[in-house]
Amino acid sequence: MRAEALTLSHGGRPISEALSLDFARGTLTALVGPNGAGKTTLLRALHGEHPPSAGRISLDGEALGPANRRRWPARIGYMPQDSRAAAGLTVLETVLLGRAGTLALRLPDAALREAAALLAEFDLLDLAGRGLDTLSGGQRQLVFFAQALARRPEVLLLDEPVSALDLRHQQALMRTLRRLTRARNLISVVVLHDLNLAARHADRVAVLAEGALRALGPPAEALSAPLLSAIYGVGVRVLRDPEGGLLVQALV
Ligand SMILES: Nc1ncnc2c1ncn2[C@@H]1O[C@H](COP(=O)(O)OP(=O)(O)OP(=O)(O)O)[C@@H](O)[C@H]1O
Repeated sequence: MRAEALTLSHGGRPISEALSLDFARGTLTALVGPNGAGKTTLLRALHGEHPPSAGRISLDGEALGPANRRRWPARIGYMPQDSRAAAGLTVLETVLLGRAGTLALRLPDAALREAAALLAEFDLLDLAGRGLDTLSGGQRQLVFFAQALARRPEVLLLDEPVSALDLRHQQALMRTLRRLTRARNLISVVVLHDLNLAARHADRVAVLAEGALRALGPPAEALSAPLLSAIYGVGVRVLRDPEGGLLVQALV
């Protein structure tokens, strides 16, 4: 997936200009940067719901445009920041689901088995019969991650998918994401505020600030203390942990 010379705007005001970056298959890219940097806007543009005011987005050489905007999201598993709005269903599907109890929905056994395996992986099997609105924020976030995977997408665009998760589930989600990115050769882009999670799990980190790409590369290259201090406006120290990974600390 490729973004070339994108201008992204809100209400006619550009928030990103000349933004170019590539996302390769089998690669997990963490998109990091301060609040308001433009991460969500970029993800929504890649998903096809926020048309750029200039530039080009393409997947396997096919450019996103008016002709394919409606079918574009079919190849993508998208998880927005606000999981209350993340049902990923069309209006028609939502209405039809009102009859789910009486419709005798025909699902292939394999699809049910796959959904059950995803639920089991995230400790959700016991909750399968519960209403979504009765779940905790973190449980709901895991359900929507499972939903994004159940679509069997080629591209995963995840906007802060771990923001409501405890330590164990954060690691579980990121490990699963990394494993499936490799096993299914996915293009995975995940917005994270936790730079240590990005350092630990991502193949590459893209650092966005004020709409501009400030660094792109392996965590040890992209997450440099001077850059992070400059864009976040706090002192930052980057250390090597005993296993050779990175440890990013804000200085108080
Ligand atoms: N619907 C909108 N109308 C006008 N401005 C918007 C809109 N959505 C976002 N913006 C502005 O665009 C800029 C980028 O916002 P965006 O949500 O992409 O940032 P972000 O990096 O995802 O931030 P956060 O980490 O806080 O989620 C911000 O200045 C924001 O105020």
